[in-house]
Amino acid sequence: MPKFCANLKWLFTELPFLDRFDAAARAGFQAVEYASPYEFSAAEIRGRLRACGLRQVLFNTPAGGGSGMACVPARRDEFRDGVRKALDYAADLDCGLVHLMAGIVPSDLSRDTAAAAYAANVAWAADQAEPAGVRLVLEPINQRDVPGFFLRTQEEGAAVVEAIGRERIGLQFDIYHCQVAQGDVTRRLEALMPAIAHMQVADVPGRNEPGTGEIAWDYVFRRIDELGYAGWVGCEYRPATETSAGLGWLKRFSA
Ligand SMILES: O=C(O)C(=O)[C@H](O)CO
Ligand SMILES: [Mg+2]
Repeated sequence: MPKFCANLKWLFTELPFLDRFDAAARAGFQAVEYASPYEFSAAEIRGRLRACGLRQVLFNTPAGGGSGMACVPARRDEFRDGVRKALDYAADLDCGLVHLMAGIVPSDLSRDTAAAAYAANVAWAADQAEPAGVRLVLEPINQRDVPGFFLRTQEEGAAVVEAIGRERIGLQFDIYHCQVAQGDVTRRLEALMPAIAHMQVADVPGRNEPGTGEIAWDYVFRRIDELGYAGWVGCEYRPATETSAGLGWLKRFSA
């Protein structure tokens, strides 16, 4: 079964952020991910990781007050500063994956212009990340949750990965977003597996624990194993009640 890591933006929110590390370790997780470390110093977070014996798997580039800005030409300098900041944190936290957030296409910008800015920004960021030993990941997000988000489908994300090179950049395949936006999850996993560097899960439609909605997780997790996926799967869901009370599914599916 896949290796699951706790997303501390979504799980253990009953506690202040820094206390969620200990809660995750106590619940049996060996690794964590979350969107933003930037409200705390890297040293503070590193201390929590070490004290709890946890590994940092992934975090995002600064969201810039929204969902990122990689597709927005007017925010190029801010984007670049954000990438530099993220790479500094990644070095301090010994984190090998950073999610480069694409952003929302401004209403007065054509999609072609946004696409050109995105391609240039991702290529620049990959050049920065490579010597730092960090692999960037790109995540398509469904339009119902984030209307106007630039990267809409798994195939759009995979095409950028192939253009830049799989060794430098990978696809962040969030099964929740795939099911909402496109469906046909396992066929897409089969087709895109070589490009996938990270996965995330939540059930549909409620974005709660696996097993609370329409996805057949026994089948999906079995196929992920059969396809030889060796990366982490982030638990990026909203607990239906309280985090610990909802972790039963994990015992069923964990290696
Ligand atoms: O929205 C999502 O699914 C994500 O994974 C983004 O990175 C937000 O944290
Ligand atoms: Mg996600």
